[in-house]
Amino acid sequence: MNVMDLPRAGVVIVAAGRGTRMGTKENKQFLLLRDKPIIVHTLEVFDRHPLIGEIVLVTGEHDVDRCRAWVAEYGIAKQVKVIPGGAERQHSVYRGLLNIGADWVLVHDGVRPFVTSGQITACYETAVRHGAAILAVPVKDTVKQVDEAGRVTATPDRRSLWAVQTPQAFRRADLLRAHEEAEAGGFLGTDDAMLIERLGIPVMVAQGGYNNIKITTPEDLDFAEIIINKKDFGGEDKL
Ligand SMILES: Nc1ccn([C@@H]2O[C@H](COP(=O)(O)OP(=O)(O)OP(=O)(O)O)[C@@H](O)[C@H]2O)c(=O)n1
Ligand SMILES: C[C@](O)(CO)[C@H](O)COP(=O)(O)O
Repeated sequence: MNVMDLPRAGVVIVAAGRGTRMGTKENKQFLLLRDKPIIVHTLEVFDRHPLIGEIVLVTGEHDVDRCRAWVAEYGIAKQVKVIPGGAERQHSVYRGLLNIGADWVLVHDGVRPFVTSGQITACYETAVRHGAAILAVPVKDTVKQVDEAGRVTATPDRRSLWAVQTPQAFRRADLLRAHEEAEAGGFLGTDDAMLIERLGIPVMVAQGGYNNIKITTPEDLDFAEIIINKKDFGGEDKL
């Protein structure tokens, strides 16, 4: 399959979280990295990507205006629909989805600014081939299951463990149904693939990257400074 023949996809970028684990006064998605808000770095990667035709940015209701202003100020070329999100990530994604017209949709965390063009392509191409795809990387550490008393209860085989990232790519109709059924069943997932898995739809993994971090806690900002200074940052790799 020639990737340039793929249909143009929509992306929902979620940035309506409160960043409680980061603990900063300013929401983490708006902190500056090389003098630019993190969310703008993320938008730029999708703006440059030739297979992305629609961008919906979901943010806090009080942040909609400044996000719209940044889209103009930083010269994002594609049209970006900026809308308010919900109380949980899942609700924010759902609101975004309702604003996507394309048949295929990618969902991405606004606080993962280091995703590359190649990773976006790999995820999307895998989804079109197989129906649904996520980016992930094999875990490097040995992982233990631990009970509430702090006692180790199991050591899962590391070879089957992957740390999940975004983007995650789906048929828009599948993801809409997955969200509606999750809501009806009172199910809250930590990623969109979980909702798709509930429908029995197989989800394939495409290779993510260890630099595609989710900026979550203060030490992630130190990693982010290091990553941004690396030459290969910013989706400048090959499609
Ligand atoms: N109600 C929410 C919650 C989260 N997110 C977004 O989902 C992504 C991943 O969430 P996470 O890193 O957990 O962000 P927060 O919810 O902001 O962080 P915390 O859990 O520490 O409060 C972030 O881009 C965040 O802005 C969202 O759009 N709407
Ligand atoms: C989908 C996700 O990126 C998986 O790592 C996600 O946003 C998880 O959010 P969480 O709040 O860290 O569970």
